[in-house]
Amino acid sequence: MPLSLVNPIAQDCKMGSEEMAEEKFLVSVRLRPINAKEIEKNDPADWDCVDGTSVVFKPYLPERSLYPSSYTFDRVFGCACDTRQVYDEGAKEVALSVLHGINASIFAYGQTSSGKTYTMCGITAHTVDDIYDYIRRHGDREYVLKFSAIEIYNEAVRDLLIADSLPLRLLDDPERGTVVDKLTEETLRDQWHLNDLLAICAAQRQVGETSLNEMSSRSHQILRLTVQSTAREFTSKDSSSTLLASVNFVDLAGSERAASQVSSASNRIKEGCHINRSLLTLGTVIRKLSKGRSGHIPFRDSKLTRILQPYLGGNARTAIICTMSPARSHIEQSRNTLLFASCAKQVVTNAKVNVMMSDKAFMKHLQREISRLENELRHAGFSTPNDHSDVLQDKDAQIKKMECKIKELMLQRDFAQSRLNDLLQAVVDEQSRQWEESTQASYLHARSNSDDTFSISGLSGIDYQNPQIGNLRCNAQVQVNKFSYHEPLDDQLPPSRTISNPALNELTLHQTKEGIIEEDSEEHCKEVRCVEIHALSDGRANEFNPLNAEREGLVTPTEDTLEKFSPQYAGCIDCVNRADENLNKLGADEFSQSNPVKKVISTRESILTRSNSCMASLMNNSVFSLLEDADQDHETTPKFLSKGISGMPKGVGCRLSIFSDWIEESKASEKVLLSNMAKTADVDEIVQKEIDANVISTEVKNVVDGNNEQPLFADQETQRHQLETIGSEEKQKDGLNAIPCSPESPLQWQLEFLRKQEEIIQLWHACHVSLVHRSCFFLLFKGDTTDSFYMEVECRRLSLLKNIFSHRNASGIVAEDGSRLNPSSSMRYLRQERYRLCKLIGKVFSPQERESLYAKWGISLNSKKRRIQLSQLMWTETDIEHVKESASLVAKLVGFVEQGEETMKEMFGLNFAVQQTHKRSFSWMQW
Ligand SMILES: Nc1ncnc2c1ncn2[C@@H]1O[C@H](COP(=O)(O)OP(=O)(O)OP(=O)(O)O)[C@@H](O)[C@H]1O
Repeated sequence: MPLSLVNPIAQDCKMGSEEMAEEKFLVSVRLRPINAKEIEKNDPADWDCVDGTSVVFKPYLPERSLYPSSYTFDRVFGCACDTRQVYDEGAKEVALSVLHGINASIFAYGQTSSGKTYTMCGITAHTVDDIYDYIRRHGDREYVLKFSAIEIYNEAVRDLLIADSLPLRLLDDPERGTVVDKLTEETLRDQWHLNDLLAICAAQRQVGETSLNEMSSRSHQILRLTVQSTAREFTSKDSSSTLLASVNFVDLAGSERAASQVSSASNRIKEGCHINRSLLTLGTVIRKLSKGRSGHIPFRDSKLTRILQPYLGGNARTAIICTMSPARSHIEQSRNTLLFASCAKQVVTNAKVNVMMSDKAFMKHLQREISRLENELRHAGFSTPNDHSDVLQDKDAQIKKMECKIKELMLQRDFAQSRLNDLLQAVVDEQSRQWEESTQASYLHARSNSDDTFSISGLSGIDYQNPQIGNLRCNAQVQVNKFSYHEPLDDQLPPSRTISNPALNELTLHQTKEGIIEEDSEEHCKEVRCVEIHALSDGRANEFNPLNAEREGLVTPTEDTLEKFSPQYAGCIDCVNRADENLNKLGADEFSQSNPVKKVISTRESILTRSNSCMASLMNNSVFSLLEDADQDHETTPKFLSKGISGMPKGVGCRLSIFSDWIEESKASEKVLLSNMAKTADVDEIVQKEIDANVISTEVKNVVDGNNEQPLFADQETQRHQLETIGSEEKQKDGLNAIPCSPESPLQWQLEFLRKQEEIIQLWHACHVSLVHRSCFFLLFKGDTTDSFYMEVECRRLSLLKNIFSHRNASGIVAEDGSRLNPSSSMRYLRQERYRLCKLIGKVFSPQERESLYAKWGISLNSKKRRIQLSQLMWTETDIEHVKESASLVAKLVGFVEQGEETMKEMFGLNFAVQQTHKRSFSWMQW
């Protein structure tokens, strides 16, 4: 009669099977008696078995020892226990499960010479005896026993029933799992037959002499006895009583310590490696199984575990007998064995009674199963509404629970966020405070050193003291968007004045008897970066103190501001807010007519609105001569710039001076540019783009709109005059060109500076700007907070230039000398400049210096035209290191030797500052 399955291990997937309760491995430990060699070596027995379940380490262990002194298992067998007892108590029940259709495995695990083979031989024999005894006693069933045997030697599978077996392959069968291909399976005639086969296996097995065991098993041996039993009564009618199961007797090769301790023979070492590796995998599998079946279990990492996979914690009952020597010399291996046993103790099996069926019986079984499921389904159908409502209620409860949890988590998150914000704010406040302190200190220092009515602080804050209108402090740095001043007590003067300047943002004049502004304007609060009010004139006005102001009811700080800012800063903010309304009341003209500060404003306005001029000067070597010419015009040069300013840092002075030069010169070149642009075909588009991008001045728009009909090559003075006129008209309008450079803190500014610097370098590159200009600019503006404005100006005008250059129909810019600047001409200028620098290399540097320079710049000393090569290399890259090197080299060539920032500033101060003659001399421009 055909049976549905042959492999009992896989039968549960198709056959009816009766599940047993989960159970764990049956783990026992057997101590062998100490052997002759160990006695000879006076190797004491450190282990003992007590109370049948514990094995103890006899020597004293300190309390904090890493190792336990006692291990407990299902059973432990001392030296005096014979194998029968071990079998009876540690293997029999599991082994004989095979008679009831349950797969079983008996493992012997332990170090070499610990008695595995000794134990397994006895257990196998006792099991065979008992099985045949059982068969004999159960004549109501017909038993068919089959036997197969393999060994895994050096990771090769051999058939132990065949002499000189070739290695066998392992196959993955979808139904039966891993099977050994072409493995002999003997159907046993009787017990004697089996005993013969067992003897053959023992004879076939690989053994070798090691230092610990004369007959050491060098392979893992798996003997499999398959028992099929069928109830004799129902054999012809119902095969459901056919049970099929296997029992495996697994005698593992012994784990070994260092090869030297086992054997020095090379084949023993190789065997030992294979043995230890496969045992390691077995240990890993057992360890992972002991933690459950989730996750990857590396059964396939060794042939041993691959073959035994179905029996390791699957559909099989398993007993493991861990053998160990009690000798002290094996303590390490003994502990490892006990550790393995401890893990194995946790592995859960899920054995089933494997019932074989004929096809007919199997069909019947399936039909029964189907009807059972249908019944269940019907039953489920009736109970659906209730079940569903229960489930829904459960789900609702879960959802509510989760919602509560989410709310709680969100609250926690918000709290954490607010804490974080507070901390960040505290950091920012601290930075602002330090910055303001340093600014004020710098300012006061400058003021104390100044004999003049004007002084410029370290951050370019300009204080103006006017006997008529009082004290004015203009923070000339771009960070400051508002100008404010205090008037001394003078009832004849209007209480406060405000000038709204579209380009410069706003200039605020404050006048109260207390020297504090009373109006408030929240709108501009955010714009305020730094406003300081100082009573300088005669001491009648108090130094502004927001706390005083608050006390006197002049400043009403809100809770927010008080929380958010330090009192001093908050006071400033309030003060400025109050100022804003006053500012709007005061006309620019009124102010400009009577107040020299207008010059400052006008200057700044010019800077802000005409910064896109001077482009031509960027493009050729005459950049500084243009500036110099522009400087000759004193009419529009602010006095505070054109006169020597006592106490003013030279670097600052030079910057302002440069700045004023740019302004003046820009008026001319911008006009030319605008006129020129107006004649290009797509000029509307260009200008509109620039206006949209807020980078072109309002004057540009006016020119393009036809509001200015200046000739293309109008002389510089006329242009300047006209631009001034335009500029004054534009003052009342909202400035399109306010340059938003207001670094809120030094840290922010540093980041912004680096970004701007990078942008400018790229633009220089794109516009083929003069190398001298680039070097000068790069070395001068190194990230002071006062640099922000200059960086912005440079950036904007380069952007404009780049846009013009990139426009295919734009005819470029007309330089002062009438030459036209476009991409090709600028490149020509650049070539000429490189040629001049090339000549200077020969003049400025000694041969030795040149050689080291060539080496530094990667120019072969054997190559020709090295100077030309060097001049061609400068400023060809945009990375900052290259730029630094290039700027430094150009500076040296033109005589501007970098000796630290201060020195450089000083030099620039000397060169740029308009002292007596208003004549600058750029030593490095005279080449
Ligand atoms: N419980 C025991 N009582 C008496 N002798 C034992 C006992 N256990 C082992 N022996 C003896 O110790 C020696 C080594 O035993 P065995 O070969 O079974 O060790 P093993 O663990 O299989 O070693 P290997 O892993 O090297 O094959 C044998 O001579 C064996 O007779």
